[in-house]
Amino acid sequence: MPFSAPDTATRELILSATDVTVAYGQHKALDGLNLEIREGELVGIIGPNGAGKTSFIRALCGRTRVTGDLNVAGTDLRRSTDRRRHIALVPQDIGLYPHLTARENLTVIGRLLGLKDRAAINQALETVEMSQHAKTRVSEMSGGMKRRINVAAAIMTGPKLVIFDEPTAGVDAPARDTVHRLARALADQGKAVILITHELEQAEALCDKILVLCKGKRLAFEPPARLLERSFENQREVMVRYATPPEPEVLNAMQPFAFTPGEMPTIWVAMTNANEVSFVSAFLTALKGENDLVREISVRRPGLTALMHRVEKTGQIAA
Ligand SMILES: Nc1ncnc2c1ncn2[C@@H]1O[C@H](COP(=O)(O)OP(=O)(O)OP(=O)(O)O)[C@@H](O)[C@H]1O
Repeated sequence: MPFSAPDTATRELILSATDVTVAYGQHKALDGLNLEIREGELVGIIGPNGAGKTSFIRALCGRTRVTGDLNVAGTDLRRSTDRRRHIALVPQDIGLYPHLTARENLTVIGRLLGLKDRAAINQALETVEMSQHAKTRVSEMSGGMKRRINVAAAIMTGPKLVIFDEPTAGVDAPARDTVHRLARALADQGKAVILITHELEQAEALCDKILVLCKGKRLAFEPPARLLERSFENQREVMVRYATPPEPEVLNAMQPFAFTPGEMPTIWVAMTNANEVSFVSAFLTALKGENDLVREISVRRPGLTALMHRVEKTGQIAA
């Protein structure tokens, strides 16, 4: 049944984190995090390596010592003996028995979790749209189907908060899209959902809010459009692709335009506040006879990928 709450303020508060700190010795992996997530919200957590993303998930799952307050649906997580009722973690890897069917897998996992109710299995299969494949062996399933059953196994206890921990690492594109669609669908059904991902373009399109972490600190927590507006205002990203990596004289000509290396040696990226047409025209003029080397120039509004580069370089979201 689709979830429909009239506005954000009336939605139930699911996760409340107040001054949450995770320390390994003297080193604070997570440093005084404050956060609220409500039912129906899909929150993407992004940040450079070592930002504290995993430490936060470990804190939520009770796998590390934590100071501060962590509440899920009004339950103090530090005192709860039954986190699984409140929180589901969808792991990176498939944790299923390949020779068993979908239903057999969920039955075994349900028993391990102390679930006696078959209805929970049916409900989970229905939620991930796999009811018609209940009798299919996992070994005969596509990557996307296995991911769906993996999610079903995680949500059988009926948690209010579902965490996807980098579920798309090393996964092919269709399976990745399946996982992302499921994360969105669970939020649309009223769950609070956390997605830790390096798929920044997808996070931008899917998530209601983005939490940006860097060196254990919260840099931002807001809807992606607002975050990008605040970070880049009217800036544009200019991407140039050359036929071959630029020679020193081309690099010299590029210098006044502050290009930085892109994801391949042939790709270079610059940010500009100027009118983009003037920028591109001035750049091509500066290249003079080397113009022929340019295969492509594109101009776009900076997205979360550009934001992540900035955070990696400067530790900040605004220039
Ligand atoms: N068990 C540990 N003992 C000591 N330091 C740790 C431990 N686990 C993590 N750290 C440190 O805490 C910081 C945060 O690490 P964490 O794994 O939470 O970051 P992350 O954002 O998940 O990074 P990544 O994207 O690389 O997985 C890093 O500086 C890391 O080196």
